[in-house]
Amino acid sequence: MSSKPFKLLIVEDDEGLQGQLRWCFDGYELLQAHDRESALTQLRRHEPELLLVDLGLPPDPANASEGLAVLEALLAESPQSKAIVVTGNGDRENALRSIALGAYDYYLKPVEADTLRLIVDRAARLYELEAENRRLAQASSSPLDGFLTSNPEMLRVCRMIERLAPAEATVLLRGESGTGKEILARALHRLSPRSKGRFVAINCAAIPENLLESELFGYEKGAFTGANRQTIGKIEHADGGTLFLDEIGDMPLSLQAKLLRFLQERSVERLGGRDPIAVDVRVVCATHRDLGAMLREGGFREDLYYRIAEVELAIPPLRERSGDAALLAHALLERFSREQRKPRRELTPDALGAIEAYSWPGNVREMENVLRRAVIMADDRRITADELGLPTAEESGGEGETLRLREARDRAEREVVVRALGRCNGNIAQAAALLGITRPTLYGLMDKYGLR
Ligand SMILES: Nc1ncnc2c1ncn2[C@@H]1O[C@H](COP(=O)(O)OP(=O)(O)OP(=O)(O)O)[C@@H](O)[C@H]1O
Repeated sequence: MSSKPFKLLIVEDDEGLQGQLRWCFDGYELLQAHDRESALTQLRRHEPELLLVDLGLPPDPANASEGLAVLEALLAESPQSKAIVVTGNGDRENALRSIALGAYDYYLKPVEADTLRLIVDRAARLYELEAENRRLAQASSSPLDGFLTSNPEMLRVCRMIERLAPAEATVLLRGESGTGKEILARALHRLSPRSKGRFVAINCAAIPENLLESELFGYEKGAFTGANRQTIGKIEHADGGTLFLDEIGDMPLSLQAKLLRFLQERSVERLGGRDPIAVDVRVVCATHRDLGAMLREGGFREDLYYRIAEVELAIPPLRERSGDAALLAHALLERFSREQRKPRRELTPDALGAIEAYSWPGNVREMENVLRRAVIMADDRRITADELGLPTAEESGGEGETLRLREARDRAEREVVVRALGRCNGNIAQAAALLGITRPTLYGLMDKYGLR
């Protein structure tokens, strides 16, 4: 166990039993509560890792309903805590209901110190492993705040973002919808000297051509019918900050010319206005389109392209980021369980297999939608592939054929190691156990495939 003793909150209204329980848990820091209110107060004040909840609580100790409600309230506030319920012999049904609510285990009275101690020790060990998982996942996969990845290609993109942020260079982010282009654009802003200024985003594909011009450049009163008052455009609004032009590939040619003029002259003229207004913004653009092909076909101006893409970063789709799907699924599930104030959900092995095998055409946004819905809908703690609405791994089809044996073996070995690390949130001990190898062997493989 870790050097600091774990805190164990005992929720028990029977004083005799409280006293008896205290003797069982030498080495733990004990906290006591006798009803819902005192239990929640202790939980908020001390954040105990472990909970021991008697299901027979006032106002109706003969009935488990209050105990179950207390358990649910405690786990909603602290889903990572491990809860063990204690209940009367013969009350198996309520014990099982408490497991469905997210309790780690149950114990049927009469209390036998050694057995109960063993259950609590095991819960503590599991808590410790999960906490380490969370810590590792954060440390290894958050080079940028809130952006999760352990994929080497994506980590390279993150490092580029960190390096490019302080520079003034225009950056073009290219990738499929939902791959995280906007969060990366926000990171470029947040890590730049302009972070105190505004981050102003505009989606060029979502606004009709005639409105897009006035949205970007603003207008003077009377510039056109309905222009009742002077209005500042997005570009001016971003003065001192960053302007994010999403779906730049969808910008009409007429506006491309006007945007180019702004980038060359660093000033805008509002519609119906006479004087140019100097504006100091950094421009970041994104698109899911192949701008190279658009240049050849005349759909995008070459001179504008070179202005907006001083640096171009390709964001790989989720299906090409080995290990990321499982890693993101774990993190998103935890986030949505917390947001929905539900006990922490878990994915069954077939759900994880399905998540890894699915091609995620809508990328991380699609995964967010799938998991958010599953957390809302699932009755049980464990979420299956079926409840995610995904085809199982077998239904998604196998891999392509490879004929060179050594190459195929190496690729498969690397792939399996990456996936095991992803599945275990980077925890070496767990990944080694999952792979059925020792930790030194796993370290050796990680060196061999450059995965350290
Ligand atoms: N690596 C990641 N870690 C955590 N959340 C992510 C990650 N990538 C994307 N997301 C989340 O997925 C959603 C979609 O991301 P984002 O809007 O940045 O994608 P996009 O590429 O700009 O999509 P679009 O082109 O459709 O606008 C957001 O809610 C974002 O927070």
